[in-house]
Amino acid sequence: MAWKVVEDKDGSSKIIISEPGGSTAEVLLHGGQVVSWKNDRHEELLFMNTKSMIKHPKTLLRGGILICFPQFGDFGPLEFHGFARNKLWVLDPDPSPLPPPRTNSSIDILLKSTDEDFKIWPHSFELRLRITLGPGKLVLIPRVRNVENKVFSFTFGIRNFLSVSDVSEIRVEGLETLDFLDILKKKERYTEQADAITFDGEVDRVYLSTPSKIAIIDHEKKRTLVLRKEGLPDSVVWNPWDKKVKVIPDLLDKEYKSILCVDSTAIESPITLKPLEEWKGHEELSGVSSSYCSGQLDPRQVLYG
Ligand SMILES: O=P(O)(O)OC[C@H]1O[C@@H](O)[C@H](O)[C@@H](O)[C@@H]1O
Repeated sequence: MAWKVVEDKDGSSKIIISEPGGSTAEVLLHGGQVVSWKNDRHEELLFMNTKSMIKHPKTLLRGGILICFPQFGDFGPLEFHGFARNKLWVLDPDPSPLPPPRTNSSIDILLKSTDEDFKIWPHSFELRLRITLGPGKLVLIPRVRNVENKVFSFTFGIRNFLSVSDVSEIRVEGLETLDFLDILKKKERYTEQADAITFDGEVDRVYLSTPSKIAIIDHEKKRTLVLRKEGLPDSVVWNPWDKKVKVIPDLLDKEYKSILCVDSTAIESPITLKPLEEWKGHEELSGVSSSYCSGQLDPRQVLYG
């Protein structure tokens, strides 16, 4: 198997996944959080805050990939982004069959509701996450099963902290002409007018009914990240910029430049599950090394080709 469990000095468990092409990923059972994804050239593709690594090894790792369940953001009465990101997950001893088949570089992790969770959100669930590392790509398949005898609904998000050279140089393509809720303006609804999303200030938006493919083009890194998704119709785009970053604990003032969150979410229409029903989402991130600067890569080819 191309993964191993490593015990950190503080007692937390980390799973290191590798694949024959040379890329690696690291997953913490605390929070079910992907904390690193490196390509075959050992370049980190996810942002992770340096402060938490150096100063407070046990506190919030702001970065990587987070699972927001049973609520995304403040779209509901629960704690911000839900409680799953603060819970201890386990390796799933008996993952139910799921196409595509597991590879040697797949892990399945599981979070089951506890009595403590029940006091906060009175529903019984099983939240599964398959993480598969492939050559140049990382695939996440979340599943939620209703294991009680009444219907429940939830919102969901895969928050991707992407590592970018400088957010003000990034173009996000695939969201143009779509409607979005602007979190910074009391969630008012607007229509995107720009032909690509670029950044010159704080952005916090929920783009609605987005396409299955979004490209994040980083000229300086000569890299395009392509996000493909299914079952997660909305896309959140977030960057705190220079003022908001100052009030976020664990982030250095300058770190906002290296962060771009483009998340796969289900927010506008919550997911509803009948007893014993299961919902499944799918996200694939792939890094395309590009010579876009010299015009050899047409971003439209990445998106539509
Ligand atoms: O700091 P957190 O809880 O990880 O969230 C980060 C940000 O996530 C965004 O989605 C929110 O709209 C912001 O308000 C928030 O600051």
